[in-house]
Amino acid sequence: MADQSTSSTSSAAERVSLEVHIARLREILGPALANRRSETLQLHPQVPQGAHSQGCAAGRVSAAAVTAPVALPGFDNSQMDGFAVRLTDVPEAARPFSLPLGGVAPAGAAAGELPAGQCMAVMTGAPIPAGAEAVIPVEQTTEGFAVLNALRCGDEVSVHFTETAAEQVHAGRFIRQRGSDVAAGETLLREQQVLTPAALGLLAACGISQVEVVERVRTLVVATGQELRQPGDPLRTGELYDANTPLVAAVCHGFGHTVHTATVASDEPDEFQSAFQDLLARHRPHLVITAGGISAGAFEVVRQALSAQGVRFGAVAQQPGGPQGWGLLLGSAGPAAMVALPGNPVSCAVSLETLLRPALASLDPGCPPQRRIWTTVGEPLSSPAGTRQFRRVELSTGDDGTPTALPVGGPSSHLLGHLARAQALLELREDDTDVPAGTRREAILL
Ligand SMILES: Nc1nc2c(c(=O)[nH]1)N[C@H]1C(S)=C(S)[C@@H](COP(=O)(O)OP(=O)(O)OC[C@H]3O[C@@H](n4cnc5c(N)ncnc54)[C@H](O)[C@@H]3O)O[C@H]1N2
Ligand code: MOO
Repeated sequence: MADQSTSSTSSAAERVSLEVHIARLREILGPALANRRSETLQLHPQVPQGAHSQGCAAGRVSAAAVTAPVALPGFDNSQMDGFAVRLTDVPEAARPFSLPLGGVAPAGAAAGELPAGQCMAVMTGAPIPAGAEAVIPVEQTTEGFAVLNALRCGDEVSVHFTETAAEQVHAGRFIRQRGSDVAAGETLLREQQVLTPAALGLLAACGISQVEVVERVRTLVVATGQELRQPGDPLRTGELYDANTPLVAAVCHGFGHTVHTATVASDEPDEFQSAFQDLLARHRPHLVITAGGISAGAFEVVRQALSAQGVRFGAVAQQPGGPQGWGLLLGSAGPAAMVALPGNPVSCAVSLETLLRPALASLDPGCPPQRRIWTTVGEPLSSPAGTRQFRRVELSTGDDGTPTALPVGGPSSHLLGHLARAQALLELREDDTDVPAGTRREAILL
């Protein structure tokens, strides 16, 4: 058990900036995230209606580069519904002209050769007949595709082109060339690239049905404190329902993680340690997030149990979310990053946004980064010197288009109702002691 008399977290001298703490988190997350395997997923698994697919590749991160097995487009094809022509059959001057209709280039099959001195109807996406050098859109003819009916009746028909057709035609006009999008052998996807909808579409267009992705980060969320109870349990004085487990789990789902949760409602370090080791063995997490039990009280179970395992505890110059713990747990399943968050629910939520998200997003392309906007502070605010304070705010659109940030309640870290109403966290800087209304400051969108 760690010596509690030496473990105060909040003296100004010990407090580090957010940036220093984010760097610490990166140091522990680096080896833990590198400890992930790769897995092969279908781009778009066919699942029975209503069933939830675990295996969808959307949003996942590639584990290996993928090169194009084919060119895109795979053949020269028409960009317009119109008529394929040879340039020698088109007058050089801008004047109307006619060409006998040699046929219709079929979709989904080779078009054959365009006879010299004729034109051939082509639809968008259909292969260009051999010998054709340009496509004239149907709008630049006088009868349009009505001529196709006559052709079907076996009549000999000509297509009458307007003078604009002659004026605008040139080699390659409205022909989408083979390989003009992607050349065969070109890199479609780099390693460590997010599978966006467009990336999935591109792989599918190249005939690829599955992709190798990095395993999701497996995160274990553990709420601590003997006062915690679960919904349905009756509450005795001093007890409360566990808000942190669902809150932290939801944020981690948003990070793209697979999440396991547990509540260890004990302030007895040995009991906590034993339950904690069982959870590690059962879930083999890459990341462990605990909530509570880390500040300066007499019963700080996480601090007491994990200090001996190399987890460090300190304070970040932010509010809420000052006390923080971090370390690398070295188990038989490989290194796991340990992040010990303060127990107050708002402190927990703020720490996830201001510290853990930036650290994760810098290492894992699958983790969405912080979203920041500029706002105008809507009313005068004060904040402690030397501390970066995050205030819960609602946003309304200001006259100049910049959102106005209006505080929802005060800065205290137990005000979860206010956090749930807020749309953003307004960032007050370390030297922002008195902030007049109208000041422009950044806010993190929730
Ligand atoms: N003497 C000092 N006291 C405190 C300091 C300090 O520096 N010196 N820091 C304060 C700050 S800031 C914070 S934040 C908290 C952090 O405390 P802990 O991480 O040890 O968290 P707990 O004491 O376990 O809990 C704090 C608070 O949150 C409630 N809680 C905890 N878990 C949950 C949960 N899962 N769901 C809902 N509510 C939860 C808990 O009941 C407490 O009310 O320490 C300050 N004190
Ligand atoms: O840092 Mo604590 O999170 O202010 O309440």
